[in-house]
Order: sequence, then C-alpha cells, then structure tokens
Amino acid sequence: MEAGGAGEVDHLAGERATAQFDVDHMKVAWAGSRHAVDVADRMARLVASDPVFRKDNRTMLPRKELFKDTLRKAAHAWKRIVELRLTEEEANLLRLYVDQPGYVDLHWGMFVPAIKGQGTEEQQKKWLPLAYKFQIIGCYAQTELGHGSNVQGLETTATFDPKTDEFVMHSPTLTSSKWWPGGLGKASTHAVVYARLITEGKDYGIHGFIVQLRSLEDHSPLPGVTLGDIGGKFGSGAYNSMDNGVLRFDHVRIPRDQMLMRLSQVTKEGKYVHSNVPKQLLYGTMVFVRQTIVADASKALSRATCIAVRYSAMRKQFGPQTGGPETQVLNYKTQQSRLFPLLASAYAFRFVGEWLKWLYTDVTHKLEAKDFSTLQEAHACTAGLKAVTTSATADGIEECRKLCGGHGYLNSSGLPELFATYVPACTYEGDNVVLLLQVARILMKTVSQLASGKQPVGTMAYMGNVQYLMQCKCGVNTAEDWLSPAAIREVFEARALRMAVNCAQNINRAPSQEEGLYELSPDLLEVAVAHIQLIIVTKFIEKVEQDIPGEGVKEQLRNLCNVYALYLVHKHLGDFLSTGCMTARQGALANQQLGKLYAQLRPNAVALVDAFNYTDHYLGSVLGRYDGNVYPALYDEAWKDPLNDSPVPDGYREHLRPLLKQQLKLSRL
Ligand SMILES: CCCCCCCC/C=C\CCCCCCCCC/C=C/C(=O)SCCNC(=O)CCNC(=O)[C@H](O)C(C)(C)COP(=O)(O)OP(=O)(O)OC[C@H]1O[C@@H](n2cnc3c(N)ncnc32)[C@H](O)[C@@H]1OP(=O)(O)O
Ligand SMILES: Cc1cc2nc3c(=O)[nH]c(=O)nc-3n(C[C@H](O)[C@H](O)[C@H](O)COP(=O)(O)OP(=O)(O)OC[C@H]3O[C@@H](n4cnc5c(N)ncnc54)[C@H](O)[C@@H]3O)c2cc1C
Repeated sequence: MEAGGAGEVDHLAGERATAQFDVDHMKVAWAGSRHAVDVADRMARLVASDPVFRKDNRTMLPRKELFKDTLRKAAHAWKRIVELRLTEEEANLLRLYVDQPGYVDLHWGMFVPAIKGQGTEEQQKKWLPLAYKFQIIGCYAQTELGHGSNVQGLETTATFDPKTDEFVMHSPTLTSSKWWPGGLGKASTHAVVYARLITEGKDYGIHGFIVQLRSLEDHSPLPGVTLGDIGGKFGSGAYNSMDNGVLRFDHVRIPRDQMLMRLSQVTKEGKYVHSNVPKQLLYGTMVFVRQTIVADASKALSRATCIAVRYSAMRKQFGPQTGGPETQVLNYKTQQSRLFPLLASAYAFRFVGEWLKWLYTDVTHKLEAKDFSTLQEAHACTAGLKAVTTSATADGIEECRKLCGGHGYLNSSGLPELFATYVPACTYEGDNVVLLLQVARILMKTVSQLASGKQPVGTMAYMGNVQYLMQCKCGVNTAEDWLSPAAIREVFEARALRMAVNCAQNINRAPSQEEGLYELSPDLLEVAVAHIQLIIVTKFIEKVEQDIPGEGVKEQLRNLCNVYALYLVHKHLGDFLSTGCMTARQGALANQQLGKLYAQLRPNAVALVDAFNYTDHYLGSVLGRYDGNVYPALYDEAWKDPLNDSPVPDGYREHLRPLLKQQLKLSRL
C-alpha cells in the first residue's frame, strides 16, 4: 500500500516534492471523475487487504494449483460481491484488482454480451438471469484449430432437423475442433458456439448457438461432447491461470430456440429468415470487447511505466567524474527518451479509450434505433485502436523490463508476468495485422469515393480536406513552433491522407483491385497505423483543450500530449519526409523540442505515475513499490523461492555428489 504508516520511510519523497502539479487532481483527470477515483480506491484496498487475493507466489505455482487458486479467487470475489452488494461498477473494479485471468472474464466479458447482443428478448429473459446468478457459466467458442482470423472459414456445423425441431451440432473434421476459448477447458457449463447453419440442405454461414456442455449436477461433459484444456502457455503464472479449451461435438442435439435469433431465425418448418439488419452485427461481441481492450491497454502500460519510473528514480549507477553521489538512472537522457514516451502513451491510450467508450455507446444507441450508418466507423475505430494500442503496450512493457536492468528480469519485478499475460492481446480478439488490414480497406474505399464528392464523416472527416492536405506545407520554423496543436494536427492529417492516397494510386495501377490489395498489404498496414495514430493524437489534443481543474494539471497533460505526438514524428520521420509533409530541418526541430519536453517532465515523473493510484498489491512488483525501498524487498523476496527451502538442494545426492566425488578421485590419480 501507499507509504504513510508508522515507521515507513518514503525513499521517493524527494521526487514527490519536485512535482509541479496537484497529484490529487491528476488522479481525477486519469480516472475520469472524483467518484471513479473513490470507487477504484475502495475496491483496490478491499482486494489488497484480503489474504485470499494474495498473488506474490503465483509464478511459483504448478499449473494445477494455479488453476485451483483462480477458481478459489473467482468464487471468493463473487462471495464478496454478493455479501457487500457491490454495484456492477464496483464488481468490475474488484475483478480488475484481483488481477488473475479466469473464466469470469469470458463469462461477463463475452458470453453475457453475446446473448445480450444477438439473443431475442425472450432468449435474454431465459438465459441472462441464470448467467447473472452464476447458475450457469458461459464462454465464447468461436475459434477452431484450423481457423481463427477467417471467421467465415469455420467448419463446425449446426444442421436443423425439422422432425425433432432441433439443431445437430457436429465437428466434422479435426480442424473444426473449437480451440482456444477461455473458460471452456474446465470451468464452463455452457458456450455460445459459432457454427455454420444448415437447413433445407443449404449452408447459411456462421451463426451463434447456446449449447450446454457440462452436467449441472456433477460438471461432467454431456454425451457427445469432448472437452479439455489445450495446454500450458507462454510464461510463468500469467495466462496459465486460464483454462483455454478444446471442444468437439459428435452429433449433439440442442432445441431450435437455442439458436441466437435476433439477427436471423429458422422456423420450425426449417425456413431461414434474415432480419433486415447488416450481417456484420454477428461480430458485435468482438467489437464490444475490442473497445474494452483499448481501455485495458492504458492500464497495462501505466502499470509497467509506474514500475520503471519509480525504480529508475531510486536506482543509481556511475557518477560525476569529480566524485560525489552516483546518478539516478532516471537522469540519463537515454533512459528518459526510452521511458517518457511510454508514460505519455499510457496517458494517450487512457484518453482515447475513454473516447472510444463514448463512441461505442453512441453507435449502440443508433443501432437500437435501426440506424446502421456508423457501423463502419465503429468497426474501423475499435479494430484499429485495438491493434495499435496493444502492439505499443506489449512492446512498451518489454522496454520497461529492459529499463529496469537485470532486476527487471526477476519475476519479483512483476514485469515478466505482466508481459506474458499481456502479449496475447496482440492476437486475441483479432490478430493485429488482420485488424489493421480491415482499417486500411475502409480507408482505400473512402479515398476511392472522394472523387465522387462523397464527404467522409467521423474520424475520416479530415480526408474530405484533400485539396488542402495534399499540398500544404508545414509552417514550423523554430523548435517552439512544434508546441502548436494546430501544427501537430496538420502534419498528422497530411501524413495519413497522403499515405492513403499514394497507396490507393498504387493499387489502381495493379492488374486488379484484389491483386493490388495483396501486393501492397505491407504499405496498407502503415497507412492504417498513420490513420489510427492521428486519431490518438487528436483525441489527446481535444482532451487537453477541455476544462481541467487542479493546479498545473492541464500543463502536465499538454506536455505529455506533445511528448506523445513529437515522439511519433521522430519515430516515423520517414513517413513524414517521404510524403513531403515536413522538411528534414523541421524533423530535427521536432526532436530538439522533444528533448526540452523530457527535461520539463523529469521533475514530475514520479508524481505522474503516482496519479495512477495503484496499490503495491495491484502493481505486484518489488521494483515499483510506492516507498521506493527496493533493495530489502528484493533480498527478502529471493528467500521465498522454493529452491531456497533447504541450503542443500534436492538432487545433490543423486547428481552433484557423485560428480564431485568422481572429479576428486580423478584429480588424485
Ligand atoms: C469476479 C467478479 C467479476 C465481475 C464482473 C466482470 C466483468 C468483466 C467485464 C468485461 C471484461 C472484458 C474482458 C474480456 C476478456 C478478453 C479476453 C480475450 C479473450 C479472447 C477472445 C477471442 O479472441 S474471441 C475470437 C476473436 N476472433 C476474431 O477477432 C476474429 C477476427 N476476424 C474477424 O473479425 C473477421 O473474420 C474479419 C473482420 C477479419 C473478416 O470478416 P469477413 O466476414 O470475412 O468480412 P470481410 O469480407 O473482410 O468484410 C465484409 C464487410 O464487413 C465489414 N466488417 C467486418 N467486420 C466487421 C465488424 N466487426 N463490424 C462491422 N463491420 C465489419 C467489413 O468492413 C466489410 O465491409 P464492406 O467492405 O463490405 O463495406
Ligand atoms: C490467450 C488467447 C485467448 C483466446 N481466447 C479466445 C476465446 O475466448 N474465444 C475464441 O473463440 N477464441 C479465442 N482465442 C483465439 C483468437 O481469437 C485467435 O487466435 C485470433 O483471432 C487469431 O487467429 P489465428 O490464431 O487463426 O491466427 P492466424 O490467422 O492463423 O494468424 C497467423 C499469422 O497469419 C497472419 N495472417 C492471417 N490472415 C492474414 C491475412 N488475411 N493477411 C495477412 N496476414 C494474415 C497473421 O497476421 C499471423 O501473423 C484466443 C487466443 C489467445 C491467444
């Protein structure tokens, strides 16, 4: 927990004293409201003070014990939620702070939303109360051994039998085995299963079905259902707490009314009826989860940067040639140029995540009113932001590990497990490359419609300004000129549009559109990234333009926003130069300004990570401790490793002793 208790010494007090802003108000800006800070604080402390939620030994547990520990934590969390009558907001935060992937994530995060989004009112009335009370546990079974990205390529079949008014669920091939769904392996009693609907001899493509998998009496798999866990995954602890599973059906029958029928129906005579809605609504659960993943990216990256900033402030190496105290590694310019852009990215992802949540809610209301006009915008933004933020976060966590030197490689730093748990976010809910190609296709379509005078809307509205953006010249003359939000916005818009137009022209030169899209797919990825980075930068600028209370808070956020934008300019300078958006001199000025911003950020760095308001329990890192008292903690932690249970290790008698004795004999010869 935070420092302040009797006898505790705050080794980072000096760092905290140099902050030039009101940390308490920054906590509000980060969390979204005073209420959000208070609820998060209460839930974090509730979890941290409960011994069942202990996690410091997690990376040392064998898989079976780890899984049992996950079951215990989930059951205990549920007990506390019920006993304390927690609200949905409080319950979600409790889950977040328990910080152990498990079946509940999929139950609440995908099974329930799939029924809400794709079930009829009647189906919702039947299934949701059961799920809400945990009388059933559900998962989301879409991916198969042979196909994940290509949803249309799934092979599981659901064939309607009008004689019995049932669907027959079947896995016709090995590759049709469901493979990966979280919670499926050991915990779920039910699943929303995605399968090809076949009726009257015709294949109508992929649809969702609610299928019971296990007995509600003794949890054994039902007849015709083969179930299991798919095996250990990357890293210690980490995502191994989750029972990602395999599932096969051998002609398993389910009642017709277990097909999710909001988007399309099958009558009892076997007639297929499609409601007058876009078929992509079938993908609605993925869109919902992609949006939550963007919000989670800022949490993971802020955790990693909190650890790396605090540790870098207490760690000292080398010193002035004239003697005197050693230098805090945070004072090295190289450390700052690697770490501060990540800190700025954590804030950027937080604010774009907040905006994406608003967009998602807005689109959902429109869909309820049968207005489908913003569906494409929702798909492009959720897919693109999910891809860009998760890739940057995974890379950022690994960079934070390196920023902590050797100690960052210890499990007790928390960083290896954080990375191993986080990195599959680049793959699940849509492989990042596949998602970026979706965004790029939409951008190419938008470019092709510009000539016809169709005005792009939403986050693509800037493309309508094509005449100006294709020829504008960046007006920056001094390093300070880069502090203008208008200048930053314009170069990001010009870069994104010019890259998109160039790519569209190259595709048009190909023998066919399909061939062009295929040949130029590496360029298309970069087009999509440029567009999504523009969105993140724009939303950060818009955030900073709002009324933000608290002494110095707005100034710090403006600084972070400029760091984020200019760091991207520096990193992607090739894009900006090759599209003629700026000159090499202007690129050098951007880098010069970036250096000045790092210097301004330095005295505020520790306070900026304090504003995340994370407990030591949630951080789970001896290096990121609030009090900065790292060395005794590292030393104590080492002795907890089971390898240190005895001074002479197991295996000495069988393998070390004979070897040593043999060497001794040989040396005497
Ligand atoms: C203890 C107490 C507990 C308390 C409570 C806890 C509460 C918890 C709450 C929340 C927690 C949330 C946590 C969630 C946990 C996350 C864990 C992750 C688990 C992982 C799950 C998964 O991975 S599920 C499987 C995901 N799979 C994928 O993502 C597959 C990716 N592939 C696709 O999406 C599609 O195949 C693809 C889009 C690539 C192609 O589709 P296709 O049909 O072939 O379409 P295409 O021809 O390309 O396009 C046609 C047309 O459709 C448009 N389009 C495509 N997708 C969408 C879409 N999603 N929406 C709208 N439109 C779409 C596309 O643009 C084309 O348009 P046009 O060009 O025709 O206009
Ligand atoms: C930890 C974890 C949890 C998961 N949980 C669930 C779950 O709960 N439910 C569920 O249904 N699924 C789940 N999944 C599965 C996940 O959704 C898929 O793994 C994901 O969608 C990627 O699909 P894939 O595995 O088929 O990858 P592939 O598509 O086989 O990707 C392999 C490579 O091919 C490339 N590639 C593929 N298609 C293209 C293309 N068109 N153009 C260019 N390159 C391409 C990719 O970029 C990648 O480099 C989970 C996966 C993981 C890792």
